[in-house]
Amino acid sequence: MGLWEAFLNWLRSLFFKQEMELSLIGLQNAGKTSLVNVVATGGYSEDMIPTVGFNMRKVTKGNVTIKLWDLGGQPRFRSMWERYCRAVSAIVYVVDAADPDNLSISKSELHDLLSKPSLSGIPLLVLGNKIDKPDALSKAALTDEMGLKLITDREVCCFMISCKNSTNIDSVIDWLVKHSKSKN
Ligand SMILES: Nc1nc2c(ncn2[C@@H]2O[C@H](COP(=O)(O)OP(=O)(O)OP(=O)(O)O)[C@@H](O)[C@H]2O)c(=O)[nH]1
Ligand SMILES: [Mg+2]
Repeated sequence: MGLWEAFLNWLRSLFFKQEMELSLIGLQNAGKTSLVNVVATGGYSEDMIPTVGFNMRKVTKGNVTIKLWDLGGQPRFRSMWERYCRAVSAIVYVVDAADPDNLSISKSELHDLLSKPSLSGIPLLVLGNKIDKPDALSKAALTDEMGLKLITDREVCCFMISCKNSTNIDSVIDWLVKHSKSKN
């Protein structure tokens, strides 16, 4: 980036605040609340309480304010996922990449959600979490197991991350910021 372009970007950032709203979806224990914590403060804890219903959190990154809906992943909360995805700029779907027993249910919940007409076209970011664990899947295997190639009606992106070690969290934030919208 040239000096002049960098200067213009800086000037733009002073006047044009960006904002975005997104929903964090995925089965219980996938690491959604851990991701919110690591994005917001960099903090990580093994001792997490399962999310009951949902939590809303606002995080500011540069000139972008991100409103995050962190939803509970237990079966009794899944029927409300769609409602919290309707108005968002992106759906972030978190998968435990080191838990092969839950992959097929995670896949079917994802494809179920995306089949809702109210959510058509909303960009999807799939995050394979817990890659610090030795038995975690590769990105290619996760893409395959989750049937991500079958999703052709929207933008789909996938990153492998670890909330525990903060691996690839910067790529996640970059992707989110790129998908924010101008406020004015
Ligand atoms: N090894 C490892 N464990 C993780 C990672 N991210 C989260 N965990 C652990 O996974 C467990 C569940 O994390 P949560 O963030 O509560 O999961 P959740 O998706 O919010 O779960 P619900 O709120 O029930 O839907 C916790 O014990 C976390 O410490 C990671 O990157 N690596
Ligand atoms: Mg949670």
